Amino acid sequence: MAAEEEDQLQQLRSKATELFIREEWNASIEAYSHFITLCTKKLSHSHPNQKLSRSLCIALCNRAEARSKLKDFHSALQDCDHALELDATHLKTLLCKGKILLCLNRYASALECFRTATLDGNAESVSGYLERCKSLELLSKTGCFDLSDWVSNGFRGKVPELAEHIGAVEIRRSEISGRGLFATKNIDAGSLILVTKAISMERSIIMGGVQDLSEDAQLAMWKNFIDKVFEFVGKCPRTRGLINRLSYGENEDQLEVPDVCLFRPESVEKDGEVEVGVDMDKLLGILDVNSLTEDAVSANVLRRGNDCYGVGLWLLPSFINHSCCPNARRLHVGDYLVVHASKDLKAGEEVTFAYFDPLCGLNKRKEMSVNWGIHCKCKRCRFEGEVFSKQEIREIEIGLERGMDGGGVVYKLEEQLKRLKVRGKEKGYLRASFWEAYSQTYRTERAMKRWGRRIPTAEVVVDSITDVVGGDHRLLKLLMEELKKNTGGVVEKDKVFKMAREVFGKIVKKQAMKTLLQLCIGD
Ligand SMILES: C[S@@+](CC[C@H](N)C(=O)[O-])C[C@H]1O[C@@H](n2cnc3c(N)ncnc32)[C@H](O)[C@@H]1O
Repeated sequence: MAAEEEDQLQQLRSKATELFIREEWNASIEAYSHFITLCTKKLSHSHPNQKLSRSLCIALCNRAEARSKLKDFHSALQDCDHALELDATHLKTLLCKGKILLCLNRYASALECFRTATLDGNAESVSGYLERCKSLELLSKTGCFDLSDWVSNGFRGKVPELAEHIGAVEIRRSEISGRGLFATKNIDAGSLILVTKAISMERSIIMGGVQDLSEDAQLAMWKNFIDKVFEFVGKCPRTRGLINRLSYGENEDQLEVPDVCLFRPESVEKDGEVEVGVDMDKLLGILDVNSLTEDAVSANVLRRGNDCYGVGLWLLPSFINHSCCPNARRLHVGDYLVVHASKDLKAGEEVTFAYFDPLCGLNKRKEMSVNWGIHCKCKRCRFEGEVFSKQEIREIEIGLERGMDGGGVVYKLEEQLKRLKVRGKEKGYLRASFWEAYSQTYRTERAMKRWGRRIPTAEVVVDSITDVVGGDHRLLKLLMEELKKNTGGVVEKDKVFKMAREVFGKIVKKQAMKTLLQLCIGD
């Protein structure tokens, strides 16, 4: 190599390394790219040159690291693979690749990478990663998450590391709308259905509730979120391909039904698959239809103090349709969304959660469903559509709106239920719709003195509402209050724990569940 060329390469390499050390990622990527191009050209025109080949390997490895800092994992992995073609045992590249694969929740591939890294006698420096991969892979397969320690410590410390997990579900055509997620086996209440990390999230700190977040702040948050998703999608063809399969709110019934396996982090699109682009308009439609917020009543944020409000996009949960009688709930743990059954599900049954509060009346639910652009035709909505057209029920609803005392509303409603011979689940639908009145009554001593003997007990009402909407934290709270009042008499502790499983899922052991109940439900 001419001395002049060597000088140029040397200078480029030093510049790139300096920028890399200063953590100026974009500039270092640019400098390394220049170096890599020159180096590659040189190597293709000269005899094998070990020194140059080694420099190229290091440059590719450093560019991979810089790219991964900018979350450009796809290109970073390509750099790692290129570097490993030059030196299959290059430790720094193996570690870099392994860490990227871990970030992408590709535990088995990461494990393979770290194992290769141990072959050159680096077992000690890699052992921590090996253990982490093994335990995450096991968690991902079994779904046996246990957040007991974190919960028992009052959510102090880092949010525990979760892993991607897809339970016994598949995507199928749904009678509700378009595609939906369906159980392939019986799933017990409380069992996990999905655990998955947001492809992007944006959070704001709020002092009170979400209502304290100004419209401007919400808009800014939404804009940042869209920018983040757009940037990420631009960098990652796999995510682009998966996002492209989500509904954008039109022609849902004609959209393809993807195989659930595509959403496993280890799955890579088949070779030769046409590269898809996502245009801004379609992406906005997709985000509008599928993004979830952390504040929904149907969701619980497992963290002490709800001082954070976030919006995010989770891919596979985007196939879950809404129902006013949901059978699943979602919890937010860090950037992970944990979906569990809130009722027992039969194989073949569609998994649904509530996009908005199911413990309110038909008209309120209709109002809220407009924001989601849906016109819900579930059994409950159809039944209530008929019942709410009856004069007697409308009068009770109007009474409640005008501030009639809760006990009076409950008494009148129960009388009408008897008169109209409403039974079973249908009774539960209406009680869920008038939940506010029931809850007010059971909680007020005066109301209970006046109406207590003439209305069903809180336990009976909680049972009948749970039967239709599944476990809910407000029902659980009322049940706990009844348990306290009756000092274990009527409401049994086991019943409270059963409902707690439906509300929070089986992610904590019994002792930690007590703490969780105190922190999230208790006063
Ligand atoms: C998050 S996606 C759910 C999956 C969607 N069905 C699909 O095929 O991709 C939300 C969209 O599903 C439809 N949807 C969900 N629940 C519904 C319901 N109860 N009634 C009518 N449409 C519903 C609406 O079009 C809504 O915009």
